Amino acid sequence: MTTLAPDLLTRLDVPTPAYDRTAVSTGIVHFGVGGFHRAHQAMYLDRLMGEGKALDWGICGVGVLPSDARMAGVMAAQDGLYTLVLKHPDGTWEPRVIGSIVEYLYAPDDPEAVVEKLADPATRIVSLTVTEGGYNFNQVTGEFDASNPDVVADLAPGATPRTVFGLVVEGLARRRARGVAPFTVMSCDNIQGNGQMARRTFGAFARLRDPGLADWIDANVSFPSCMVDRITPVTTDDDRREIAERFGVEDAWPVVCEPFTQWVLEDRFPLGRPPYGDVGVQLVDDVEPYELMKLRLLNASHQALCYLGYLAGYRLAHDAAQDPCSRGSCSPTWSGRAPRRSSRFPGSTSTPTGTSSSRASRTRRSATRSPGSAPRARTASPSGSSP
Ligand SMILES: NC(=O)C1=CN([C@@H]2O[C@H](COP(=O)(O)OP(=O)(O)OC[C@H]3O[C@@H](n4cnc5c(N)ncnc54)[C@H](O)[C@@H]3O)[C@@H](O)[C@H]2O)C=CC1
Ligand SMILES: O=P(O)(O)OC[C@H]1O[C@](O)(CO)[C@@H](O)[C@@H]1O
Repeated sequence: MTTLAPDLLTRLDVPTPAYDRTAVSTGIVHFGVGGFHRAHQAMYLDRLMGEGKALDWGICGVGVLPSDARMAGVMAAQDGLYTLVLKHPDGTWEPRVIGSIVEYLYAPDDPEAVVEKLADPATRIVSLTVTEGGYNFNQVTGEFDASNPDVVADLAPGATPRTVFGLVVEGLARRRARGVAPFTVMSCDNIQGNGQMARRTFGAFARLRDPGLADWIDANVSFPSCMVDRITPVTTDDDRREIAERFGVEDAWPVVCEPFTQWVLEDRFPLGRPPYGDVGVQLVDDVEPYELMKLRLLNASHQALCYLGYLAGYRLAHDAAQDPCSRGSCSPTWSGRAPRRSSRFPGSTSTPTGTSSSRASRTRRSATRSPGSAPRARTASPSGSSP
């Protein structure tokens, strides 16, 4: 059994970063290093780095919540390394050690280090997967919730920032004061129009703090939207155990996910971006048609699968998906709604990976992961569907 650590990588019998991680410098600060970021954005960067590209776009992860202390500990112990395992429908597990996260800062311990990292001219993108709740907006009005006690505390004069809003806006304020151009804020959360949402919520916080700063952010900060797709359930102890057994890797926090992955990203990065297109990211002018495609095809199908599967007595999506009857319920959804690949999807030069030609097969795969062992695992309950 080999513990995941830089000096032990050569002993592992799984693919590991072939690039020199000591030569990777930070260009991206990421808030919310959980399962999804590590299965998706960090994986795309790792692929680029494996091709000798984007070595100045390493990731500095930031944890903001007390619950991130555990991730901080794992990141420190494993030097940011972790195992990403793709679970294939035939039972094959495909592991790879990812190396693109080269730093991690735990904000409650050292908020000043986080703010200075944000103010550093080398930081050109600040990305987010802080969950839908992390945007702190009122579900009914859509407005930023200025009454949140943490937000109130961050807005007090001379406050030490503790929220993602306090930290990011202080980082932007220092850049403005120092004449450094602002970074791009790239939300990768599952929210329709996630860029606009980030613009609205960070803008609202900035306006409450300093209207002049808010005007500067409004005029100068780019907030591209994107559509992200890769089902990544919470890592369980069984996953950890099985990864150790199958691959001889002792990893305190590996990530498991489906083989399918897609990222459609609006190409608005004034300070540049990694050459994402080289590893299958679709760079577009307007993400909306892709969001609608996902909502109407993928999410609607999952919903249909859940409702019908539930009525048929299933309680787990992957079980329902094995039933030809409930699985067949997805086909009309797709054939009736799937647009032809056409000018409705401009800029689409790359294709998602891990796909097969058949969408039915996608659902089989996506629904066969994580049999309800963790809170985020899909169940056949008809309640709740996120975009
Ligand atoms: N897991 C999945 O299958 C997919 C997830 N996503 C998006 O990614 C988001 C994160 O998912 P996971 O990484 O799986 O969750 P996770 O629970 O593993 O990680 C979430 C991270 O966000 C941080 N966070 C939560 N609330 C915060 C707040 N108020 N301020 C600052 N940080 C906060 C947490 O501390 C944690 O680091 C989802 O909510 C969704 O928007 C998108 C597609 C697929
Ligand atoms: O937020 P949840 O319920 O974990 O779902 C994660 C996401 O997985 C997807 O189905 C595929 O990425 C999204 O549409 C969904 O929102």
